[in-house]
Amino acid sequence: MVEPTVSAAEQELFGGPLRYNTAWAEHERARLDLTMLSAIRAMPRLVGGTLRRAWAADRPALLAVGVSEIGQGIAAAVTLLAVNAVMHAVLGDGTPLDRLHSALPALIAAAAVAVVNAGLACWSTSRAGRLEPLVERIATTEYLAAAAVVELEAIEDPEFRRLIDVAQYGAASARRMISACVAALNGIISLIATAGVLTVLHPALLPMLLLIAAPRGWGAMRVAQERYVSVMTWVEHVRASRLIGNLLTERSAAQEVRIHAVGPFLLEKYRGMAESAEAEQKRLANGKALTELVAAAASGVAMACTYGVMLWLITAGHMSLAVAGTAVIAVRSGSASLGALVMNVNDLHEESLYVQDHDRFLTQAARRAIPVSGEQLPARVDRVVLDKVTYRYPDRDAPALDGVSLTLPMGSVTAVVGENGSGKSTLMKVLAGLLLPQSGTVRWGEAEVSGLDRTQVFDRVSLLTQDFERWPVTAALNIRIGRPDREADQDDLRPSVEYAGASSVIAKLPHGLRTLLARMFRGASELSGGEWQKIGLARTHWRTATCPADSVLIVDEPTSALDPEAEIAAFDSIRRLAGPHRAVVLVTHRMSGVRHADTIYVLNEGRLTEHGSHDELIAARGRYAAMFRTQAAQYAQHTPATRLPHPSAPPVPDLS
Ligand SMILES: Nc1ncnc2c1ncn2[C@@H]1O[C@H](COP(=O)(O)OP(=O)(O)OP(=O)(O)O)[C@@H](O)[C@H]1O
Repeated sequence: MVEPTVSAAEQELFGGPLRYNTAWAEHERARLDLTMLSAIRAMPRLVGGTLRRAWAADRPALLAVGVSEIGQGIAAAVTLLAVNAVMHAVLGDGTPLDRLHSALPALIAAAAVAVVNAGLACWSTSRAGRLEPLVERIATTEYLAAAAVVELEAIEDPEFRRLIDVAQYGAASARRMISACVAALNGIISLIATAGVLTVLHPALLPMLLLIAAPRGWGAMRVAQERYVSVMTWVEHVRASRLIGNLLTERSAAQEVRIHAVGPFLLEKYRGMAESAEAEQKRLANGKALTELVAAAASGVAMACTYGVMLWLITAGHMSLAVAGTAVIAVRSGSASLGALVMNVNDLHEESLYVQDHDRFLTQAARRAIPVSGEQLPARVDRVVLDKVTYRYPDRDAPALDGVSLTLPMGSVTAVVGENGSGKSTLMKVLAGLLLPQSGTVRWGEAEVSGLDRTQVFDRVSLLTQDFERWPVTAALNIRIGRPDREADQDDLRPSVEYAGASSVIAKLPHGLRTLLARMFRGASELSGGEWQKIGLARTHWRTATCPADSVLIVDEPTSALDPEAEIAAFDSIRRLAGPHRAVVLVTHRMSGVRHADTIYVLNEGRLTEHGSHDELIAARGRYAAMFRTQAAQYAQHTPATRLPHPSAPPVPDLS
């Protein structure tokens, strides 16, 4: 396989080819070539998987399809036998009228069989059509359910992400496998019928029939494999092109697309990437045409040999003219149905490659899933303790957290401050149980998180991050989704709305809490960043208010979109959430918000370098004191009485 050229657009936007390299593709193709036979051997398992899904989805429909396809196969055999009888009658002795007379019963039988066949085909089509969406739904649900419960670490692992990407094709393939299975079953039964009739007519005809079909089988298989390797190699490229396309239409990018003229720029890159994808399509089409030409030529030679053998059999007196007539029809219909069968099996094979990815994803996702069992977490734990916790991201050399120890007593407010990239968010993920440390322990009371039922840990954690999800649902559900399994009406949510200071936000909405907050839908409303933050705070309140056991509230940069007054109010509100059975952890750059915390920890390059109260840390004159002084000075500078310092002018290019 020739390495496709990297378009200038791809190079410029992504720094290189967004394709799995040919080494991967070669390996994959070698594996595919080697396993052409093993693919066929694996087929029963994959077909079995699809049938299992179909069986689970609609048993009567599956049985109906099976019965009607077997019926159609039998009809094909009866038709051929009727043709044979007609041939014998027509080529036999007697006047033309006598011969037509004796052919009449067989002709009537053939017509009746054709009517039954049409009825069976209709029945099969309707039942298969009913099964297909059900199977796709089951496969999609399996895929989504598995993806939703894997460890966060797996979601951030690029290899696993790729598997998530490729496995998404599996559900549609599982759907298509139903019709491919039906067609293959139909083909097999018709072929058995034709082969039986042919063997009765003359034993030499069956191997000839196989010779005619073999090259087409080879060709179809090869084309399918080329296509599969191409899809797998280009999967990231396709995703990137889609991403660029989406950027041009998305609301979030709309302003820069227009003002910075990013639109024409990206459009040109989109065109460049599309052109390189088209070149790949052209290469595939050429390869397909060549393979099909070779297969058709070989099949034609086999067909010529078959007719040659039949001619010889007739001239040598080994075959009557009537039999030869039936044989010609049988060979033609047999080779057509064998050709169709080869295509169907090939479709099955191609779809099964994608279903295999889907199954591989399910297996790996199950291996990387958050364990569902474990020790029970007691309702009262008194404190949560991190002890010498170290965490390193798989693609990084340096640990993001290095020997971090801290204690969060219930009823306390703890702040974690540190510069960008110091490890604050990672620490919160470890604390929430989303990441498990490579060394050290996280304990809820005496129980270690790694041995606990993690769903119970998650149940005790409330999370409010700066990029919290803005769910495209109603305002009420945006709050209730903090604990979605808990039913709540508007009155139940009212305290959370009031607590977050969101009453005025809700009052402005056309349908109050029932207003849909998703601009992409007609009649929906949108909120400003600060208003959304209040909704997020209300959600957090709802979650904490509905947890009677000891819990931890993690607040990560909660006030970035708030104006100074709202920021002070928000910090106050968050502090009020601390209670005897709740520990609050606050991560923020805004030093004004942390000074009232019981304990402040300073994180630097993954290590805790200082801790104490605000006054203790100021007195210690360390990193915290320096950060605090810098921010205090910035606040002072930004008072209206002070003028902003004039930045030095940037160099201006000479346009002359
Ligand atoms: N998913 C990830 N994969 C690899 N490295 C990561 C990942 N997330 C964070 N890092 C790295 O880990 C280190 C700590 O990141 P983290 O996000 O915890 O810092 P932070 O203190 O929250 O930063 P900020 O204040 O900018 O949000 C950084 O060097 C960052 O580049």
